[in-house]
Amino acid sequence: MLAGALYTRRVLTIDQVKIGYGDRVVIEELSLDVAAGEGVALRGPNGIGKSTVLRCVAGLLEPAGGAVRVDGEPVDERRGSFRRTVAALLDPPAWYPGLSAQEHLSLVRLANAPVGADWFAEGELAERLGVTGFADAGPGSLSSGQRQRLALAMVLDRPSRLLLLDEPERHLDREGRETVAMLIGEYLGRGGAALLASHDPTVTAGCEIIELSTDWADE
Ligand SMILES: Nc1ncnc2c1ncn2[C@@H]1O[C@H](COP(=O)(O)OP(=O)(O)OP(=O)(O)O)[C@@H](O)[C@H]1O
Repeated sequence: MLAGALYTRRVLTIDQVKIGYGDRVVIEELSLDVAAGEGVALRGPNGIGKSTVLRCVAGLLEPAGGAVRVDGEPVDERRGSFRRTVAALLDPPAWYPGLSAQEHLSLVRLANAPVGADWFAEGELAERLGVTGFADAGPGSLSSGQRQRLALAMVLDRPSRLLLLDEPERHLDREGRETVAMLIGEYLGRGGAALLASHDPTVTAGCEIIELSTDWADE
């Protein structure tokens, strides 16, 4: 069955990856796979390297060893197919001065047109994440939680198959975290794969948890 085949396909492979900054090694050796329909959450103490792994998968940081592959191809931000596959919310996005929250969302929609009928409908994410309540305001005049809601709506509005989220629960209230968990579940239900760094049990409820610790490299 097509759906069955879809759900067993590996989207992300991290193979014995070593990552660091200059001479300082942060991740000694990490291997994991994320299949279509699967969510994986990295957990571990502050500074252990969760964001570092996400940056490497997003192509923002070159591994010092091992390999990261998306759809079997090495990570390469310059490749159009890679950019169309991966949607990442790692650091706060760069906001366009003078554009409202709604205009940010419209830009994302426009840049990815035509968006297929199998994706979130236009305006759906704004509604569900509560962006409609501050649609006409510029990001500069929003609260941290409102900005996070807008950033999440923007990253999910872009059709993709690998979602990278660094602490998506940041600044969100309980209802916001529950909405994010539901949206991630729907993303996975559409055959997407997700890699998260998160400490929040609500957000990671549907994910396999991988605990990073200082002694994992010795296992
Ligand atoms: N740009 C950088 N240059 C040098 N070292 C860095 C840089 N970014 C992070 N580090 C170091 O790499 C290590 C891992 O950082 P990282 O941000 O990946 O941790 P984390 O697990 O995501 O932490 P947190 O839970 O606090 O977000 C830390 O010791 C940090 O000091």
